[in-house]
Amino acid sequence: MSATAPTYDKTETATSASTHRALPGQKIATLQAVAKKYGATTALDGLNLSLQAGEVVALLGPNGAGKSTAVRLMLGLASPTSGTVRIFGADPRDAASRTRVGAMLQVARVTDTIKVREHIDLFRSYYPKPLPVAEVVRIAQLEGIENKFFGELSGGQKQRLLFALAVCGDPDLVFLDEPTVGMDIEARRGLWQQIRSLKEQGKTVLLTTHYLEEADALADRVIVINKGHVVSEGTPAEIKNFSGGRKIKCSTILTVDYLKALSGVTGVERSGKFITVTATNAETVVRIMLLNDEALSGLEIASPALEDAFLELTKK
Ligand SMILES: Nc1ncnc2c1ncn2[C@@H]1O[C@H](COP(=O)(O)OP(=O)(O)OP(=O)(O)O)[C@@H](O)[C@H]1O
Repeated sequence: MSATAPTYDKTETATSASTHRALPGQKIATLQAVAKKYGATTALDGLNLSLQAGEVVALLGPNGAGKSTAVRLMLGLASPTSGTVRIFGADPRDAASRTRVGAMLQVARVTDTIKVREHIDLFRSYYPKPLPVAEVVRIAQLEGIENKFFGELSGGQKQRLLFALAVCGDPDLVFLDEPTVGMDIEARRGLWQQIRSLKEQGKTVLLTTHYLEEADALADRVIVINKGHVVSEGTPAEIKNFSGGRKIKCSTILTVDYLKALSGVTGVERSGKFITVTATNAETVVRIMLLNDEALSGLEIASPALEDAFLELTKK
């Protein structure tokens, strides 16, 4: 891709970077044909994606796929080498659009020697209509630790404070980069609830995560990127269809070669006495297996997992 000067088109009229709330479904963030190079490394290579008002989008991809770079561009923390980035119809560095955005980044620069409450006050001061402190503390489950220094917090507590800083300005668009890393299961479920609540309030959330269960539980739409461009996008159910079908696990005398030859079978793996058959027509395949092996036992059939689709989509 040839490198052209980055453009930040300010003429889009769908939404202006004013305080008007975007209508559900309206595009509020777009990356068009975006390339980003760091020296010889191409982090993004013709990336096209958009976020619509009111949706939770999970951006998935293997390590180094370009997820954080895409988020950094949308936050105006870096400029594209070529292509167009717009947030609320404006340059992401535009002051009016920045006050409508909140972010929780993986490598957040937060001072250790400032107290939780002081961090919240500081971040609230950046926004025109911040949430009341008590509400921020409640949402991020920080009750009882408001007077602790950031440096004294556990990993999970630090994550919760970073979430508080992302939402304290009551932003319309929230970027959450690996938000639940280091959280125990209870804290993770608590944060999921808060993400659902953001959506209920009509806000847009872009989530990057390596926990595919998290994407499955929260996202209206999943965008899978690999090597700097989109390889697939759709609802979690649509993405799962790329997995090759449901998994049939059992103990059987039928051979791998026999099973591979059956119509609709997309994969067969043997592990000890168990065999796992992936098939697009699981019922038909199970019927054939039972007819041909009366001693077949330990039968389990699992729905396609997002993880299987993810591995399939990003294996190249
Ligand atoms: N500041 C930088 N300088 C040089 N190379 C960079 C920089 N930031 C990212 N890269 C490179 O760009 C590519 C994409 O990185 P990025 O952090 O966007 O990926 P990611 O999908 O977020 O990965 P991860 O899941 O590991 O966080 C990688 O090859 C990375 O090494």
